[in-house]
Amino acid sequence: MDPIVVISGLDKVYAGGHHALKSVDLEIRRGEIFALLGPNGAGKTTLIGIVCGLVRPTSGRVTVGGADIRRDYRAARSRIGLVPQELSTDMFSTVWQTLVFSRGLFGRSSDPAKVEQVLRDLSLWDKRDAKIMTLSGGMKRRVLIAKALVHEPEVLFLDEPTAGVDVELRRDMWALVRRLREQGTTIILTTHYIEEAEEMADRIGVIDGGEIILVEETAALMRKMGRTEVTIGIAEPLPAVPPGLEDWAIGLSEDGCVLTATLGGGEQPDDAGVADLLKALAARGVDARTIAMERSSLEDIFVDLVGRRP
Ligand SMILES: Nc1ncnc2c1ncn2[C@@H]1O[C@H](COP(=O)(O)OP(=O)(O)OP(=O)(O)O)[C@@H](O)[C@H]1O
Repeated sequence: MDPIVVISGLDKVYAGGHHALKSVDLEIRRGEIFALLGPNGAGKTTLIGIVCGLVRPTSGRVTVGGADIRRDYRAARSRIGLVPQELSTDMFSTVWQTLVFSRGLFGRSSDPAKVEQVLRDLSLWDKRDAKIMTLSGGMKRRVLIAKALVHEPEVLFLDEPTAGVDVELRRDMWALVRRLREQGTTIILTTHYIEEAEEMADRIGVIDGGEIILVEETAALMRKMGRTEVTIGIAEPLPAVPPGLEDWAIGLSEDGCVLTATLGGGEQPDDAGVADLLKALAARGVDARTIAMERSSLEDIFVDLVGRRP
């Protein structure tokens, strides 16, 4: 699939000397949902800021839809919608005025029907004449998203979109993200809620200490790095783990009634591993009564990845 955002050799050293990004190379595919994960201070906001033309890189290059973000800023920026963490809009404007202004800012022709659609999509239609300052926090967040979408960007950046939002807004937001993706919008998000990334993202990138340490399809990442802990309750206590089961690294509880094994870390789905294990036990006359499986989450994988680094 052709990339819509191409980041190459990106470096950022802040005025105080902090090296926030180190030779970052990254391609975002057109139409995907890409989640950028990383611990605090990893460089996520810096990276998004550079791609959106808000932060000047020390060196390297970014193109959006082929347009260079520095040499051809207007063309590149008009393809991007950015939902920042905080609202910096004129508090005295109405919701409607804010959106109309935002659309014009990116050189789009006036289109009241489009503005109405965006407002309706975000359940803001009833609030169109309200001044921003009179809105609740959740409504202000909705305005931020509407503002980012009203010029019909090809790429939408969501920086911590669900931090501190209520359940309803979170649900609406993800429904909207799915709809946008279906319409062909590319979505790049950062989040501290790793389970959301696991559920939503087509691909995951992990950044740590200013370096991209991993980029992988979410499903492949879960398969390759995920583990399944299997706990098997057996009918008759065993004196020891039956021989010939070395491949599974099985543990036996002190009372001989519970076997435990860790599966995964390969290309084979864990379910197949569990079936093979049960067959191997049955062949050795071990009668399994109960089976419990616990899969590692993306969160476990993430903590493991970042924690292993010096
Ligand atoms: N304007 C600035 N001047 C100097 N240093 C900065 C500036 N902005 C960010 N930094 C530093 O650069 C590093 C990366 O910051 P950045 O905000 O990109 O991280 P982040 O991954 O977005 O973190 P968080 O998850 O906490 O938002 C941090 O160590 C931060 O202190």
